[in-house]
Amino acid sequence: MRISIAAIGRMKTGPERELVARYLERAQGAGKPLALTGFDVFELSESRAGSAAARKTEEAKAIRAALPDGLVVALDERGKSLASEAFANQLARWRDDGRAAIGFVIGGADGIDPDLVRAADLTLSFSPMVWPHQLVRIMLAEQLYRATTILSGHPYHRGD
Ligand SMILES: C[S@@+](CC[C@H](N)C(=O)[O-])C[C@H]1O[C@@H](n2cnc3c(N)ncnc32)[C@H](O)[C@@H]1O
Repeated sequence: MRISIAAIGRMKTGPERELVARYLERAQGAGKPLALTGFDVFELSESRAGSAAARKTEEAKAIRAALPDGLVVALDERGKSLASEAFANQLARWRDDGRAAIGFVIGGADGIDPDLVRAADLTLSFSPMVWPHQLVRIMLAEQLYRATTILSGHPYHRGD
């Protein structure tokens, strides 16, 4: 099962970008024997349309075009909160159901188009607080890596 992240907004070269790359590289290594592959990032430009609604519509179009056909997980503070083990188990269930791909969507400054959020297979929250998209990308990359270590029994995750 191929895992991708579609993110609106650029992440400058520097420590944040390096951290995402490092976690995703580790996830790739640990994910391979688990049939979890890909871990690509599609970085999409913020729309310059005149209204927030128009920007989100345009960004949603770019997100749909970038992601491979498959499940969509929208990152949104109003979404469902999952423990790391539950997140890892959800990924494993989708893989075992024969799903080919999952696309994780991180919005830009305006958030994600509501139609895309409604249509998503899961809306995932990292707390009710709003985080900058760069931090959300880092946290998601880390949780994807952590999920691969939970599923493979690697000591990185020391749960109860
Ligand atoms: C700066 S936030 C946008 C906030 C926007 N004003 C809104 O109402 O959604 C940028 C993106 O980061 C992600 N994000 C921010 N906080 C989050 C959280 N607590 N949980 C999950 N994703 C979050 C969402 O994908 C959001 O679209």
